[in-house]
Amino acid sequence: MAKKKTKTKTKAKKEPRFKAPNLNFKLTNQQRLVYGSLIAMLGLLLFIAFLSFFFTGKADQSILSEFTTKEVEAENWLSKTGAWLSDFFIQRGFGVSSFIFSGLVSLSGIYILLKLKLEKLRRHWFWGTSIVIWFSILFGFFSYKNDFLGGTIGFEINDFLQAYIGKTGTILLLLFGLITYLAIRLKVTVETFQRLFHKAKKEISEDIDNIKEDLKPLDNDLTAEAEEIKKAHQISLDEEKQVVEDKPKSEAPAKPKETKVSESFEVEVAKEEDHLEIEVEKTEEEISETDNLANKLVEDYGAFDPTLELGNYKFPTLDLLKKYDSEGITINQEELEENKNRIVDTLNNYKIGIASIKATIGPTVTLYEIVPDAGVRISKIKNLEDDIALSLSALGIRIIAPIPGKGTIGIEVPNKNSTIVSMRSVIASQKFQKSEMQLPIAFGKTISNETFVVDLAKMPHMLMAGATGQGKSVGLNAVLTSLLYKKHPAEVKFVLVDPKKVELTLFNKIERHYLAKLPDEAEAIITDNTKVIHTLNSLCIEMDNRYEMLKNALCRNIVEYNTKFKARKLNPNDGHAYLPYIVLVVDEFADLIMTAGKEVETPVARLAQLARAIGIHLIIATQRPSVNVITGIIKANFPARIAFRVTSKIDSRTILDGAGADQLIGRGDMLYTQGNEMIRIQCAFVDTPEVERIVDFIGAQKAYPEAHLLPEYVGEESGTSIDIDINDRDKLFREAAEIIVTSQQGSASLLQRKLKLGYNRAGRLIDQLEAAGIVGGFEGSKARQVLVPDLVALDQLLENE
Ligand SMILES: Nc1ncnc2c1ncn2[C@@H]1O[C@H](COP(=O)(O)OP(=O)(O)OP(=O)(O)O)[C@@H](O)[C@H]1O
Repeated sequence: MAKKKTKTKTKAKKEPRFKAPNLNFKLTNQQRLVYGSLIAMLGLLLFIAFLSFFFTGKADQSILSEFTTKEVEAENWLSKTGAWLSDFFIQRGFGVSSFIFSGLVSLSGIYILLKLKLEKLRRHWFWGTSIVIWFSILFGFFSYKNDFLGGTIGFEINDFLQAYIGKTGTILLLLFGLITYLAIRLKVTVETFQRLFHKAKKEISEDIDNIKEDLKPLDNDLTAEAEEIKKAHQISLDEEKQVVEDKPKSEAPAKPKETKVSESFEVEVAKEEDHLEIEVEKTEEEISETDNLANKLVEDYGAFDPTLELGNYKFPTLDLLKKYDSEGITINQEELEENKNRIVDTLNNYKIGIASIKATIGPTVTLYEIVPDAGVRISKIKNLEDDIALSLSALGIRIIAPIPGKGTIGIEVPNKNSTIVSMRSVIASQKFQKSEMQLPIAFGKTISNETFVVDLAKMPHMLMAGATGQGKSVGLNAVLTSLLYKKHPAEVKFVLVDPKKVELTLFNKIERHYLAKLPDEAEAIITDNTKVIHTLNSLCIEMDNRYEMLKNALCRNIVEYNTKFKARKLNPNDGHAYLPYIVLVVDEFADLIMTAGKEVETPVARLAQLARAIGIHLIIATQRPSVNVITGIIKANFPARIAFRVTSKIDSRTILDGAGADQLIGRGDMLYTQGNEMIRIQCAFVDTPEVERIVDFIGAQKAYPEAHLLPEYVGEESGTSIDIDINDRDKLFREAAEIIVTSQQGSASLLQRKLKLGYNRAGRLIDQLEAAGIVGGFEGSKARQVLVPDLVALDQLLENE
C-alpha cells in the first residue's frame, strides 16, 4: 500500500513537468500564428503603456479610481487601460524594471510563433523575473519615498530588509544576488576575472609601449621646437640668450610641456614593465602554454562537440519498435508445481534428498535451484541430466552444478509457453537508457528477467556462433539496434561484412550516417571476399594511424584521447581528429576463412590483439564453430563469446570452452560468457520490418556528405614489387621458391607455415617470387599460379638470371 501511495504521488508531481513542453505540439499551425502574435502584441502593448507612463503618469493619477466611468479621459497613449496597467506594474509593482516583463511577454509570443523549445522560455522567465526583483530592490534602496523607480514592491522589500539586516546587509544581499546571476546565468568564474585582469594589464602595457613609441618623434619635435625658440631668443635678447644657453636644452621654454609628459610616462612605464614581465608574461608561458590556449578556446567556443555537424540529428524513437502481446511471464503455478514435483521425484528415485528448492522464472526458461541434502555428490546429480529431461519430457534441460558463487545446483527447464523479449522492452529499460557505457548493447533478458546490458568497448571483441536458424542474425541486429539507439552518427561507425548478401543490406540506407567504407568503393556493405581482405588491412592501417595519434597525444586509450580532443588540447592542424568507435561486424566468418584463409585470419587476429585501446571492436558470427574456423589465435583474442543453439557438444566446446550450447532451445535462447561464468539469456527479438523502420527513420535525416572513409590499402595485386632487385632478395628466397615449386601452391600462408615466418616476411617473399617469374599475379582469395613446373626448371631459371 505504502508503495502504491508513493508511486501515485510521484506521478502527480511529475505530470505538469512533462505536459508544459508539449503545449507547442498540440497547437495547429494556424492556432500557433494566432496565439503567438496575440501574446507578442500584448508585450508590445505593455511596452507602449509603460513608456507613456513617464510622460502621462502624473496626469493620469487622478483618473485611476474612475476606470469604469466612460466619460473620464486618460492621457496615456493606450488610454485608461494603459494608465491602469502602467500604474499597476510600475507604480504599485516593480518600478522601471517592469519593462523587462513586456519583453518577456513578447518573447513568449515569438517562442510560440516559431515553435521554439518552451524549456528555454521557462528559463528566460525565471531569470527575467529575478532581474526585475533585483533591480526593484536596488532602485528601492536609493529612493526615500515610494517612487516609480523601484515601485511599491521595491520600496517595501527595502523597508523590510533594512529593518532586519540594515543598509549594509541589504547591499551585501544585492551583491550576492548579482554574483549568483553572473555565476549561474553568465557562467562567470573567478578565473574569468583573473584572465580579464591579466588581459587588461597586458593591454595597458602594450598601450604604454605604443605611447612611448609615439612619444619619440614628439621628443624630437620638442627639442627642435626648443631649438627654434632658443634661436629666436638669441636674436632678440642677449641676456635671455645667455639664460637659454646656460641651461640644458631640455629646460628651454618648451621645458614645462616636455618634462611634464616625459616624466609622468617614464615613471609609469618603468613600473608597469617590470611588473608585467615578472608576474604576467613569464608565469603564464611557463605553466603550460597548450593548457592555457585550450582553456581559452574552450572558454571562447565551448568544448569541441563532435555531433555539431549533424546537430539536429534525432535518435530513433521507441515507437519504431514493435510491442508484442505475448510479453510478460506466462508460466502458471500448476506448471511450476508439476516441474518441481517431477524434479524432486526423479532425484528421490535415485536416493537424492533435497533440502530446499526455489524457482526463478525467466522469459523462456525457469531455473530451479536446489540444495541437496548433506553428503550428496554433485556429480551424481549432473549425471542425471538425461533422466530429469526424460521425466520432465522437455528439451533443453541444463544442469549447472554448482551455480558459481551460490552453492546451489541449478536446473534450467524451458517454459511450456515461452515469451518473446521485445527489443522495445530492453531498449526502454532503465538499465539501458541510463547506462553510461561507451558502447552499450542490450542483448535481452536473463533468467531472472533482468535486462542484460553489456559494454562492447569492455568486451572488447565478440564471437557469436549458432546453428542456422537459431537467432544469430536477430542477435546481430539487436547489437546494431542497441548502438543506433544510443550513439550519435559522429560517435560510432560500422564496417559491415555480409557474404550472404541479404542479412545486413538493410543498413545501406544509413551509409552516410553510420557506415565506414574504403575510398572509391561504391557499396559500403562488403559482400565480396577480396574486398573483405582489403577492408581488414585498411582497418589495420587505421589502427596503426590511431596508435600514432594516441602516442603523439600522450594518451593511453581512445577515451582519454577524445576527452583531450574535446577539451581542445589537441590541435587538428597536427593531424589530430575526433575518433569515432569503429565496430566491424562479420556475418558468416566461416565462409570467409574457407575462401580466403590466412589472408583474413591474420589481419583479424592483429586487430583483435591490438585494436581494443583505439576503439576498433570486432563482432564475428559464424554458423560453423569448428576449430579450423575459430582457430586458437582468434579464440584467444575474443574473450566474449555468445552461443546460440549448436548441434553438437563439440561445437559448444569450441565456442564456449564447455558444454551447454547444445542444450539450448533455439529461437534466441543463448549463452553469454566473458570469462568463466556462463549467463543464459533470451535474446531480444527485433524483426526485419522494425530494423527497416529504424534505418528509414535515420536515413531520412540530414547525413554526412559520404560514408566515413577508411585509409586506402594498396593490395598485393598493385604490382609495386615487380622490379625487386635480385640482390635485395630474402635469405630464404631459394628455400621458399623450392617449397612453392614442390607443392605447386603459391600462397604466403604456406611459406608462413613451412618456414615459420611472420605474415609480412612471407608476403615479401611472395612478391620476390612474383618478380622472379616463379609465381603469377595476385588472384584475390585464390592461391597464386605457380609458373615453374619442377625443381629442375627452377634451377635453370635461377641460373639464367
Ligand atoms: N530472440 C528471438 N526471439 C524469438 N524468436 C527468435 C529470436 N531469434 C530468432 N528467432 C526466430 O528464429 C528465426 C531465425 O532466426 P535468425 O534468422 O536470426 O537465424 P540465423 O541463426 O541467423 O540463421 P541463419 O544462420 O540461417 O541466417 C527468426 O525468424 C525468428 O522467428
